[in-house]
Amino acid sequence: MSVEQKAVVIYDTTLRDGTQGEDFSLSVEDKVRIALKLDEFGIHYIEGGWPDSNPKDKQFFQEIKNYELRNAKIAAFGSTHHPAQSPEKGLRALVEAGTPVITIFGKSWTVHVKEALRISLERNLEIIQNSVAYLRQHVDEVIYDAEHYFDGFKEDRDYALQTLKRAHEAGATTLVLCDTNGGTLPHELAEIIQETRKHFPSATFGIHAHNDSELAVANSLEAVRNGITHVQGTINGIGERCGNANLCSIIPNLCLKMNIPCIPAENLRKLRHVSRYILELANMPPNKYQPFVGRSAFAHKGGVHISAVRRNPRTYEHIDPELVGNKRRFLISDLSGKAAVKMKAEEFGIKLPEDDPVARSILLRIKELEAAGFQFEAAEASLELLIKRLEGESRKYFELLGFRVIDQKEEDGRPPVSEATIQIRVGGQVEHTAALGQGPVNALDNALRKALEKFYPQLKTMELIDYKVRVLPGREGTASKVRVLIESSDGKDTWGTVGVSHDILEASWQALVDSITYKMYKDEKEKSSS
Ligand SMILES: CC(=O)SCCNC(=O)CCNC(=O)[C@H](O)C(C)(C)COP(=O)(O)OP(=O)(O)OC[C@H]1O[C@@H](n2cnc3c(N)ncnc32)[C@H](O)[C@@H]1OP(=O)(O)O
Ligand SMILES: CC(=O)C(=O)O
Repeated sequence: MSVEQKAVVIYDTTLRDGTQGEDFSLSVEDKVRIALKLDEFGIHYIEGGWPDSNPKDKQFFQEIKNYELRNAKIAAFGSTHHPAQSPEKGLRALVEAGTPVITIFGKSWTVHVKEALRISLERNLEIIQNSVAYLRQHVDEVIYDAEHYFDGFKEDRDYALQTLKRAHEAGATTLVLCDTNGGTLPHELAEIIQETRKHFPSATFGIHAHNDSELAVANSLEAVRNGITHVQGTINGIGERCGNANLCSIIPNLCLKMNIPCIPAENLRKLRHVSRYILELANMPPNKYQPFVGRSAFAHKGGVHISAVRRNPRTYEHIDPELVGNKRRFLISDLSGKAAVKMKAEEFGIKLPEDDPVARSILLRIKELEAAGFQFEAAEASLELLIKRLEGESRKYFELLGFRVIDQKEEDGRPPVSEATIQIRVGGQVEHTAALGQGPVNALDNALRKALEKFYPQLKTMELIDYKVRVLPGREGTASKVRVLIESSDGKDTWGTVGVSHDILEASWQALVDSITYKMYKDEKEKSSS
C-alpha cells in the first residue's frame, strides 16, 4: 500500500446526490445560498445538480453565474448520452449549463449494461468514449464517475478497466471510482484501487462512496491512503438511501488525523456552522450524535469521564472540540459524581470550594430527583436553580396561595373551555387573576403571567417555545407519573425546565414556575455582572 500524502480536493455533491436523500429538498434560493457557503468554507468543487432533470436544477446554473466564487468550481452533473441519442442531443443541457466542469456517470458493471441500459457491452464503451470526448470539446474539465466501479470490477475486472480506459483516452480529467451500492469493505476497496491505479499511472483518481454498510467515510479515507486525491461526499452525509460519504467527518479526519491538506486549515472551525446552516435551510433536525459536529459529540456524562476531563480533556476526547467549532459539554444525571457537579456549578458561575460538602448534598439530591423521574440534561435552568437553592442563596419572587383550573366540555363536537384562577403574593401584595387558555396548562400559564406581569414587566418578553410531556415507565396507566419539559425564550436566550408528578397540571406548574423564576434570576444575574 502506498502512503502518498498529496493534498486532497473536496468535491461536494450535497446539491445533487444530497437531494436524492429522503426528506432533503432544496429550493433554487437554498441551493445558491448553500453553494456560497460551501465556497466560503473552501470546498473545491460544488456539484450543483442535473440540468436535464428539472427546472430548479437548470435555473440554479443560471442563478449561480451572478456570483463570483472565490474557491469553488461549479460542476453540472448528468449521465453519458442516451443510447438512442447522439452526444450532441443527449448532452446539450449539460453544455448549456455553462459550467467550467461537467461530471458524467457511466456504467462499469456488466449487470447494469445488460439489465439497466439493455445494450451491448461494446455499445456502452462507445457511449462512454463519445460522451467524454464530446464534452471535452466544450469544457476543460470532465470528471468521469465510474458508477458501480467496485461491483463491476468484482464481476468482470477487464470490462470495468476497459470502461475507465475509454473515459481516460477520451480526455476525462478525473476518474472517480464509485461505490454506488455502498457494499464494498475497506480492504476490498484498497485492493481494487491499487490494481486499477497500476493501469493508469498518469490518471487522477477520485472516490465516491455511499454509506449502505456504514463505511463511506472509512472507505473514502482508505482510498486517500491508496493515493486517491479527489474525494466526493455531502455535508452531514445526506444522500440516496443511507447517504453519501460524510464530509463533516472526512474533512477533519484528513486535516487533523492524517495531516493531509484539503480545505484551508483556518476554516475547519467553521465545520459545525456549515453543517447546521445546511440542515437549517433544508428544515431538517440535526443529529445530536453526529461525530465531530453533533451536540453530543463532546458531551460527557459518566462521572468518571467528567472527573478525568476536568483534569485533562485528552483523557476522553479524540480532538479539541473547538477545532471543528464544537463545544465540550458536561451532562448532569444520576451517573454524575461531585466533580461533575462542581464543573456544572462553575459553568453557571457558581464556585463551590474544593472540600465543600454542599457539592455532595447537591449530588445526592440530583440522584434522588432523577430516581423520581426528573431529568436535567434538557432542563439546565431547573438544575441551576436547584444548585442555587441548595447552596442557600435562591430568591423567591412570588408565593403561591392557590390555583384552580376548570376544563369544561359542554357538548360532544365542541372543544372544551379551559379557565384558570390563581392567587399569589408578591412582597406584601396579594394578586388574584383569572385567564382562559388553549387547554388547561395554557390557561394556568396565562393566569400566572397576568398576575406577575404587574410586578415583573420583563415577563412580557418571554414565551414558552416548546412543551413536552413524557409518561414515565410503569404499569399504572392513567395514574402514571409524567415528566414535563418546557423550553422558554426571551428572544436572547432559551432555557429548559422540568417538573414531575402523577398530576400533569402539577408537573407543568413546577416546570412553569422554574421557567419564570429563571427568567427573573437570569436578568438579575446579567444586571449585576454588567
Ligand atoms: C448513481 C446515481 O446517483 S446516478 C444519478 C441518479 N439521479 C437521478 O436519477 C435524478 C435525476 N433523474 C431524472 O430526473 C430522470 O431520471 C431523468 C430526467 C434523468 C431521466 O428521465 P426519463 O428519461 O424519464 O428516464 P427514467 O428515469 O425513467 O429512466 C432512466 C433512463 O436513463 C437511462 N440511463 C441510465 N443510466 C444511463 C447512463 N449512464 N447512460 C445513458 N443512459 C442512462 C436508462 O436506460 C433509462 O432510459 P430508457 O428508459 O430509455 O432505457
Ligand atoms: C455517480 C453516483 O452518484 C454514484 O455512483 O453513486
